[in-house]
Amino acid sequence: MKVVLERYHGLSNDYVVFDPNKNELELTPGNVKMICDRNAGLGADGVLEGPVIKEDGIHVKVWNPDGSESETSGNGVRIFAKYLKDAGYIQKKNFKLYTRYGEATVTFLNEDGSRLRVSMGKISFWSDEIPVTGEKREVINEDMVFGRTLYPVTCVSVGNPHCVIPMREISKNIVCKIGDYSECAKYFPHRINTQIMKVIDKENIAIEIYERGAGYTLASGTGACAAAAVAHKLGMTNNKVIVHMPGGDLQVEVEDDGTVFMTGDVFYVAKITLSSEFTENLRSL
Ligand SMILES: N[C@H](CCC[C@H](N)C(=O)O)C(=O)O
Repeated sequence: MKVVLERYHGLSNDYVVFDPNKNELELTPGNVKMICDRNAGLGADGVLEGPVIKEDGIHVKVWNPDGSESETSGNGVRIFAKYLKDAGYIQKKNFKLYTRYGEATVTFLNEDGSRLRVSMGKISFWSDEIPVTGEKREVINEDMVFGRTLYPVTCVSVGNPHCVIPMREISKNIVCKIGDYSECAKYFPHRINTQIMKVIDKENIAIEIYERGAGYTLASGTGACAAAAVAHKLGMTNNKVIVHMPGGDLQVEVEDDGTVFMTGDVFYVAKITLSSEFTENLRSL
């Protein structure tokens, strides 16, 4: 059994594309973890499984490296859209792509599809839609304890759940220390993606990211959308900002109705054929 994967990254948030139309292997949480393992496998921040063509259109499944499934992924949607173009599934400039959360609208901004603008749908601050425990409310600037420290936390759904903590100074160490506690904290029935955010000015923010099911990553599309939405909601920025991340920048716009758009690049790295030994290993997981 031959397994071929396509490696891409979006601002160094790296994914492998598994096309079930070209591979017999059945993906499971166990073999996704092995594929994403940075020592014993290929290493990746996730696996994008698709295209699955349904009546309503093209679907993609987003796997985290811990074997869990995410409702959506911002860098993942941009990467997968470029794969669809590279593999000849899509020729149009605009099209809709479906994740478990719902519909993302994609527009290619250049010939090779490496620069894209994507509508990720509508964000929500409502606790029952994120979800966050407690009575139904918008989760804005609430005191939450992660570890033994109290933080002012705003939570938002971008289809997947996020918490955002504004800070004067941000770093990898700080977000990993918080993320170790916040990811599985009692407030979050579906766990949570964590972003700490420094507001630079009305049009620029910087974030550090600790992803649900992945840990520290160099960029996150939905994380950037979440942070931009929170900064605007708290009156700290305009509705259109550049989100600066260690892996690169995304432009994010939050419309009045809550629809969020992100614009940024993706990069095709390699086609990878797995060895027969590694493939046999995967089949048993
Ligand atoms: N780990 C995330 C999904 C990927 C998010 C990030 N890579 C992005 O680009 O949006 C979650 O479980 O919600």
